Amino acid sequence: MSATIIDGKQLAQKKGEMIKTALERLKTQGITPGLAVMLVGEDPASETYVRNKQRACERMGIHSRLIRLPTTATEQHLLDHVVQLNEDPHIDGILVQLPLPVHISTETVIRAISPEKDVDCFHPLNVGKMILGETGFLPCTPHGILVMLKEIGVTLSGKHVVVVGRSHIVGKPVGQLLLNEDATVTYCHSRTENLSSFTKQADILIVAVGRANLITEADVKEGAIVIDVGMNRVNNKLVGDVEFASVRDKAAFLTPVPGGVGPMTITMLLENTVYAATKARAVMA
Ligand SMILES: Nc1nc2c(c(=O)[nH]1)N[C@@H](CN(C=O)c1ccc(C(=O)N[C@@H](CCC(=O)O)C(=O)O)cc1)CN2
Ligand SMILES: [Mg+2]
Repeated sequence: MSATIIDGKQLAQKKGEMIKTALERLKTQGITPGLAVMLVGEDPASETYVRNKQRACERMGIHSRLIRLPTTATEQHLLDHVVQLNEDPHIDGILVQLPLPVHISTETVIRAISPEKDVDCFHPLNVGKMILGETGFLPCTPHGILVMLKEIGVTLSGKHVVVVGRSHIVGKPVGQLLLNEDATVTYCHSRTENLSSFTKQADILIVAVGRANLITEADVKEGAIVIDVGMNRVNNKLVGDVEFASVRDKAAFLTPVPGGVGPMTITMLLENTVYAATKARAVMA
């Protein structure tokens, strides 16, 4: 079998068109959504992601504001900015690019963001609502994965999803989102013994660990759907957590790196920003 490659770039563009329509509706009410991005330090990968978020906003006509702070910035300095942004009527969404320098508490900063402006869906209130299946923000990368799975037409109810990785950004929330879709979810992580015995059971395998080529064809069931969230630089080349060449011969569907889940993350962020602006400012028909 040769897997169908799920083109995240193309799907992100298609979703982008729908977001544009929502933005045009807001424009007729004189509303331009605003997104504030905070970047602390000079991590090159974070610089790229933040630049891409800003460019995506520009393309869409979303107002974006970048707040750059040096690595030496204090937690209080960051919190002062968050408080200002919480009160700024032109800003609908606030995100703090992660990771933060080690001397700053990520938890403290995220809790300071107004839940109504938390477009990353990292605030405990929004995480709780997401787990309960209540209407509200959905976390960007997990939501992007869900959109990809729906796009290929897979029935999620009753499927065995194995998530490898338990990060707050991807692993934990993606499992919860899929549980809400009635999938049977197994979480694996760095302490899991005999990882392969779990991954081989997966109808849908989601790998978000950050270890190049962790998953090879021997770890995958014939005909599985494999979603690779990994992003690793090996010899100056970006590769995922899944050994693409071997797994593509075994899986039914496979996401590439780059060009898979990554582009969906930014599109779902734009969707959350439009959602925040609509909720805060739009007059509903
Ligand atoms: N506040 C947040 N911090 C981080 C998040 C997040 O969702 N919110 N996720 C990641 C980084 N990230 C977005 O911030 C992100 C990572 C990768 C991509 C992407 O499009 N990747 C491309 C490749 C880009 C490259 O060449 O390096 C792809 O996969 O095709 C988008 C967003 C951690 N921090
Ligand atoms: Mg920290």
